Amino acid sequence: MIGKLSGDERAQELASLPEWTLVAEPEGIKRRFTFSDFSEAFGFMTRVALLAEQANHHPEWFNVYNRVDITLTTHDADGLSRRDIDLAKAIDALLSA
Ligand SMILES: C[C@H](O)[C@H](O)[C@H]1CNC2=NC(N)=NC(=O)C2=N1
Repeated sequence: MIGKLSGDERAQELASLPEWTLVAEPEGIKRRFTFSDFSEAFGFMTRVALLAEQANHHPEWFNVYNRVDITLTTHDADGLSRRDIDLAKAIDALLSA
């Protein structure tokens, strides 16, 4: 059973994810990605989907045209867990891949 990060852990981990914003209700982290067109955005979403499946940890996301908003929260923990941090880092790594 995965647990929520403590306040200290959360602050420490978020320091390494400067592009992500802490959100509440549900507690999680959010980032907006903007691409050149829909095709680029959807290709990114496809790669994120494969990461999510590998991690068995899935994003809450919204896409319109070239914009993808991703929120990561852990439903089983009702808040932010290490799985969210790890997936956010893996997603950010796609941008430089
Ligand atoms: C049964 C399965 O392991 C769970 O439903 C997984 C799947 N993906 C998940 N994704 C997210 N974001 N939170 C979860 O708690 C979660 N749980």
